[in-house]
Amino acid sequence: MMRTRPLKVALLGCGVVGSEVARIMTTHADDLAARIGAPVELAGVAVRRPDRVRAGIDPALVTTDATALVKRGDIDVVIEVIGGIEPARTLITTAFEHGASVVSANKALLAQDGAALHAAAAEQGRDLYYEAAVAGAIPLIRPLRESLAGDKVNRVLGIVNGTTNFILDKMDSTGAGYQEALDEATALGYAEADPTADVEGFDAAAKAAILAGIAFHTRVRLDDVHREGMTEVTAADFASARGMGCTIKLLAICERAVDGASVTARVHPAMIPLSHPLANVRGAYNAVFVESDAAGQLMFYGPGAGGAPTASAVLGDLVAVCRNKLGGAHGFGESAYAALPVSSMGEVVTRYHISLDVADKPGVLAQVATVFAEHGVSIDTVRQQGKDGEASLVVVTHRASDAALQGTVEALRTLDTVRGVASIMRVEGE
Ligand SMILES: NC(=O)c1ccc[n+]([C@@H]2O[C@H](COP(=O)([O-])OP(=O)(O)OC[C@H]3O[C@@H](n4cnc5c(N)ncnc54)[C@H](O)[C@@H]3O)[C@@H](O)[C@H]2O)c1
Ligand SMILES: N[C@@H](CCO)C(=O)O
Ligand code: NA
Repeated sequence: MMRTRPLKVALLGCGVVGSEVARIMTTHADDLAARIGAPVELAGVAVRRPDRVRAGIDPALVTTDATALVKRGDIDVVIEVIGGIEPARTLITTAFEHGASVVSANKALLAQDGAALHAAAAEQGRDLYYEAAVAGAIPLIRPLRESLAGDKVNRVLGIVNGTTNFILDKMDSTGAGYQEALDEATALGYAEADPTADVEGFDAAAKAAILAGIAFHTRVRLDDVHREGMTEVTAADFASARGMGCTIKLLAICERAVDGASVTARVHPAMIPLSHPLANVRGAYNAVFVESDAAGQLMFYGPGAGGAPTASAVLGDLVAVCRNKLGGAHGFGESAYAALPVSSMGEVVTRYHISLDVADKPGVLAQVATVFAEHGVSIDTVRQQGKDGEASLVVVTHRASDAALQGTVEALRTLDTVRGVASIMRVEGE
């Protein structure tokens, strides 16, 4: 039976995501009420610029005082779509203290302070949901936390940043320049307020920390995630990748060690074969593979950024939190019982594509091969192209540890015949 007294929702932030949340709450009001069992009412909207006209939002609801809004005491659910660490963190904990559960899309905050926020929610008996924080519209947090709760996840690998996938896709498919593609991604509402978070891999690293924590039931901090952005990927790298039947994607990879005793989490650009499903993930779409003991391989695919897709995930959480509230239930909190150590990047094992500028004279190839052998890195293929006494040497290795590869590259740099290391790129998905 439908409860007539509405559940009250406070919206913090009315930008790309917040404005879409408000729109869908209005246009889908009847369906939301039927699915929840009570109407949901937008009771206040905290903004920074109150003079801006916001279609569909009653100006009487708009306030610049987010703190007063979350302290009102009659708010059932706070939706935080401001972003950043402060004031978002304090607003969320204040909301818990004043009776509200929270839905957030804020991966930066959850990766940094997720444990403390979960503890604050548990202490006050509130819910903290954040499906929108990872891979936009794609249901990923809930499948990991709930659907796969009976299985053992060993690996999570995928594209979790829409902006960088959009840029890399444009660079590869149209030859667009980096800046031009970034400007377009920003205009489309995909990029973070400071797009450095996207292109330098911070956003994907935050998502990797969240995913690894949930997948492996262990606490993974942002600092535990090895991070390399995509700003140094060049047209020449794409040409090399094409030569190998590959393309380049910014990947997030979270893995349980073979002995199960530790985990790793990393974000970096990587070559993947064109035949791999991730190679065909275009624009701001995301795709994530989850590998587990019993289920095997699962693939989650869909829009990873943008106002409406992200709002879809926020609204799903809103319905879940409201249902919990009406049913007197609570969602799951943090699950970190496994307490596995997070190993450093040096222990990660993968393949590498290394491009060297070398002198084109007898014995160079043998010299280079010896350095690889001395570091225990086995070579799969070598391709040499010479011009005017100089040559470019492309070496693809078999699987080796990152520590061994870094040692190899350091030693190569000391050779007189090696003029420079043009690029090092990991090769994944084979
Ligand atoms: N845009 C996306 O595709 C996307 C996808 C997933 C998650 N997210 C996350 O959602 C959140 C919001 O992203 P967005 O793209 O909507 O950003 P945005 O910059 O478009 O919107 C944020 C809004 O919050 C307002 N704001 C800032 N401080 C405020 C304060 N103290 N009180 C009230 N309002 C304040 C800003 O004026 C702005 O309008 C971020 O955490 C982001 O990481 C965004
Ligand atoms: N800036 C983020 C938004 C979605 O989390 C991205 O491009 O993926
Ligand atoms: Na999601």
